[in-house]
Amino acid sequence: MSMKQSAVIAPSILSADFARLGEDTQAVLDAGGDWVHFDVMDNHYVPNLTFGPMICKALRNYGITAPIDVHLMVEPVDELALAFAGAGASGISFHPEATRHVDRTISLIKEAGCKAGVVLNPATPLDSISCLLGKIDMILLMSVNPGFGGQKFIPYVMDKIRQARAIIDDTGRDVRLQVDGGVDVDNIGELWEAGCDTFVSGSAIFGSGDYARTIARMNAEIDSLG
Ligand SMILES: O=C(CO)[C@H](O)[C@H](O)COP(=O)(O)O
Ligand SMILES: [Fe+2]
Repeated sequence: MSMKQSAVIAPSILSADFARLGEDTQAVLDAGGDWVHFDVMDNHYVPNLTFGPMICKALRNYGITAPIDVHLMVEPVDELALAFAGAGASGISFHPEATRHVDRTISLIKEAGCKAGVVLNPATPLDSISCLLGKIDMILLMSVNPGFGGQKFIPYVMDKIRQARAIIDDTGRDVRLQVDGGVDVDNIGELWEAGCDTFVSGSAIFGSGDYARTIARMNAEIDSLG
């Protein structure tokens, strides 16, 4: 039986207006976004630089109460993961190759009170995380190479999503399956059918001009498939 959970739309604030970050984050949540996807880039693990725990804390102080799901594209991981747990993160996902002891990193995140996820780049095989399926809360499959918003969805990831869904269902556990990169109104239905339940989308929402209409269209695509 499929363990797929209810659909979550997680707007990536990588594409928000950084000069008005609190206001723009609240706007996308008011427009129907479920979680805040918070892309942390360190100009080391990926060739780009974004924001750190202080900005996460600032969003909490501003009054953002929705789950903040932190996508760490940093190396090493542990110290920053703990800093984000202290800064109000709800979930923390990291790239396993960026930490020396993956199991320990997951334990640290969970002991700090956050959901823990692992992120696989497009070409990283699923069997690299087979030992972790009993322990993690989320698998995030990258459908672009990490580092930048606004890239095109890499088509071969669709098959990997189907395989990940089958593997998750075999465990009988509630493990969220997230997809990140190039998600838009036109492909979200196919992604839902392939087995994703959590949809990160940055440029398609923030670049659309009408956040509420775009998120409503995404949800309508999913609802039409049941
Ligand atoms: O992790 C990311 C990039 O590394 C972003 O979350 C992702 O690219 C979302 O942006 P878009 O929807 O514009 O592709
Ligand atoms: Fe991301």
